[in-house]
Amino acid sequence: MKDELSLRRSLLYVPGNMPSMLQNVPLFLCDAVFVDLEDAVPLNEKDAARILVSRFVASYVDRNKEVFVRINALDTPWGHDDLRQVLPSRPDGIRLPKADTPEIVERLDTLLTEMEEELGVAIGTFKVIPSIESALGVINAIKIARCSSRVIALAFGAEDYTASMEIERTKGGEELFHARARVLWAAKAAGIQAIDTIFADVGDMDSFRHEVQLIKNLGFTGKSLVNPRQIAVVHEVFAPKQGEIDYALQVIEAIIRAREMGTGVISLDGKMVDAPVVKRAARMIKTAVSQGLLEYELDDEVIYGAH
Ligand SMILES: CC(C)(COP(=O)(O)OP(=O)(O)OC[C@H]1O[C@@H](n2cnc3c(N)ncnc32)[C@H](O)[C@@H]1OP(=O)(O)O)[C@@H](O)C(=O)NCCC(=O)NCCSC(=O)C[C@@](O)(CC(=O)O)C(=O)O
Ligand SMILES: [Mg+2]
Repeated sequence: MKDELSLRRSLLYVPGNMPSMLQNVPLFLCDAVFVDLEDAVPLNEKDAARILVSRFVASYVDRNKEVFVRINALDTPWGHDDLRQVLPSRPDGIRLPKADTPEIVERLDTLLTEMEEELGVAIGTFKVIPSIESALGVINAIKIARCSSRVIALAFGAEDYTASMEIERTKGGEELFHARARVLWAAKAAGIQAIDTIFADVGDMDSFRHEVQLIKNLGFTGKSLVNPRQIAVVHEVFAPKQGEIDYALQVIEAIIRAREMGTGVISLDGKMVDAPVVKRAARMIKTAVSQGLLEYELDDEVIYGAH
């Protein structure tokens, strides 16, 4: 898996035309920010926002989180200028909105390579997170996920997706089920991360928490956010619970015992433990370690020896 260890649970949008919001970015505890030049910025502020954002990114040198810039789509009057102006300030990458086809992402890849040559930085420095936000994007998701080694994650944008489908977005989210599944399959098949869409009602924390739990259970590795108050909820929901960590450790102990007995299957509290159970336990342990909740060195032999 590309870029496996980067934790990207909470990715906060910060409007690129709001200096008061940008100045607080270093204080937020999210894993990454999407500094936005697209839909949060009105048309008459696109040029000024581009300058503000490039100054902000260039000045944010002691970074404690990843910084992605969401540019305007490349087929708008602003997309190319956004790239030219912000890349010299060295963001970690670009979030590409309305990535409907692999060709659009390939075009961005070419432009990034040209800019990297111009700036004298290594080819591949700038990462890309394409946004799947339309029926066409959903259909092309797997090709988009695999079309460039810069693509480290697929993001889903439900606000534009529901607009493209000519439907309303509901709090239950039933209308998003197929699109979310397809984005997830594409990301998992490509070995990259999957980032769920924003939840716009920042006052309704109960429904937000419910949605975060849902998308975590489905397999998303993180969520785009619109408000700093949403960050802590994502981290709480995504943190492995003590009971889950303890059980994962018991599974590892059980499979070691099983191997000693010359078998790949064993019973733990009446439940079968076999290779896929061990893989899930290993994943839980790695997640706990990466979030500083556990110190443990996992032996790959234990995980893969089960085959
Ligand atoms: C939602 C709301 C208006 C609520 O305002 P409220 O005033 O009720 O917020 P409060 O909580 O009262 O703010 C308390 C304090 O936090 C500060 N503060 C708030 N938000 C902050 C923030 N984001 N960054 C830094 N600072 C922030 C604020 O300035 C105040 O600071 P201070 O005055 O000093 O106390 C506000 O949050 C906001 O503008 N959010 C960003 C909106 C945005 O970027 N939209 C575009 C991206 S989505 C999209 O495009 C959909 C998508 O494309 C893609 C996808 O899904 O991925 C699709 O198609 O689906
Ligand atoms: Mg959108």
